[in-house]
Amino acid sequence: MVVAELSPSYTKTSLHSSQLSFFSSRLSDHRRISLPRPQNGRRVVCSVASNQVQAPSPVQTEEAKTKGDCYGVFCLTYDLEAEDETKSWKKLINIAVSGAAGMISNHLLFKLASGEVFGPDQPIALKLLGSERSLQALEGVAMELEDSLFPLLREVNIGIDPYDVFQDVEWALLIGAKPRGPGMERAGLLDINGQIFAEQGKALNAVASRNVKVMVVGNPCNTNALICLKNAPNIPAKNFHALTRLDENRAKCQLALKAGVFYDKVSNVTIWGNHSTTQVPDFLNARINGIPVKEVIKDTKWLEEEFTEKVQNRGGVLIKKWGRSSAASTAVSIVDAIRSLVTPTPEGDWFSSGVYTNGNPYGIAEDLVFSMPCRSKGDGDYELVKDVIFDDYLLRRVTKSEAELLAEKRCVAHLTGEGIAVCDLPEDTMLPGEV
Ligand SMILES: NC(=O)C1=CN([C@@H]2O[C@H](COP(=O)(O)OP(=O)(O)OC[C@H]3O[C@@H](n4cnc5c(N)ncnc54)[C@H](OP(=O)(O)O)[C@@H]3O)[C@@H](O)[C@H]2O)C=CC1
Ligand SMILES: O=C([O-])CC(=O)C(=O)O
Repeated sequence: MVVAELSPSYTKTSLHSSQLSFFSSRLSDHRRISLPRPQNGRRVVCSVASNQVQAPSPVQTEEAKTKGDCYGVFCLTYDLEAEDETKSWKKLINIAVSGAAGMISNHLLFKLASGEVFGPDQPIALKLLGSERSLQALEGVAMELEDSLFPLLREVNIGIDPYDVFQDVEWALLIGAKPRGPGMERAGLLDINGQIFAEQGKALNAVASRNVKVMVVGNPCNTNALICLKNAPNIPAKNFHALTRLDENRAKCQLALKAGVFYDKVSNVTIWGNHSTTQVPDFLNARINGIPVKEVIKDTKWLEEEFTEKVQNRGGVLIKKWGRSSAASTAVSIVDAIRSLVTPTPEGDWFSSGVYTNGNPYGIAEDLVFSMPCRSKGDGDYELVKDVIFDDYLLRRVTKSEAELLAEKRCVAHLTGEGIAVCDLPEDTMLPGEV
């Protein structure tokens, strides 16, 4: 792993008592803060009594000074007295984020570190994957993470080799991908990005936790996720997701607007298929205040045309306004997608995720990454929802997205180990941001 060269002020950075008071004010419901043992066998502990903090002396050991894979303040370790042990903190989890210097990550990383994703008792280590071109920017990201004083953020590592960065990770959030440039064929984009995800799949297979959960965001995310999982045969294919939660959130917002209700009243929204303009926002099974959408919004023409196209093209319209693609709302939807896997799905509801079709109950072609309705017990795993209905309209639309994904799959056969690629992509194949 490439280690950032730190200025003396970084290597000397220590946690001062004022910072520890800040920790205590952010964690006022914890009288005792004890952070679990990082991999090097040492840990940080701060004792908190009646809002007063007795800071243990920071110990910058030889081991810490030479730790090759940590950043700045995160290289510091503290000696822990045996009696300081507490069971109030969960075991540290390792989270890798690729494209970590990009726009989406710039929102996401701070949400992860704040505790809003994995919970206020879950310390995390962030492993940031970049490239030669982004190494300086990655240092900037790490500096901002340092300056944010997040009590739950125990380690930050930056690197450009996925075989280093993905070591033992329990979550891999794969965001980095080349954006489609002017004049670039979609087949070219599939190939360039597919190679990134093939390499990252191999690296996950070699060094990640055997039960790592992988969330692919970089586009074209469904086919990138398929490539990734095909290159990681020792990791369950079920653990791979392509992000379609942003599309679900967009659909909920449009239905709420039309029905004149706040969006918390909209549930059971499925996005079927590809994260592209063929995606199908399902209004047949969706509900508003628990009532089928079609009984609340009686304008079927609006649902089939305006609503569907609005959701399919939302990313592109936003790019025209902003001059860049959705970053903040994508980060929010990544948080939603992870939380849906680590917290139990509310009774009767479900969420959308692009997952591997292996024995799916809907008759969708097997061996694709296809967005479908899922439920979770909150253990990181999911089950597909069986009680959904199809009508001719929904079936036709789902079949179109399935055809597009089958064509994308043929186009990347050289990257999935399935022979020679044949690219016969449908002409209207587009990412949401390409309208
Ligand atoms: N699924 C979804 O719902 C959504 C997906 N997206 C997709 O997410 C991805 C990231 O978006 P965003 O963070 O806004 O993008 P940015 O352009 O801000 O960052 C993307 C990062 O990708 C990395 N990258 C990897 N390979 C290449 C390459 N060959 N050329 C250029 N950059 C590369 C770069 O980092 P480095 O140099 O460190 O590798 C860069 O920082 C895009 O693919 C986008 O289309 C966006 C919105 C929604
Ligand atoms: O095409 C893009 O990069 C943006 C995108 O996926 C979206 O906004 O849904």
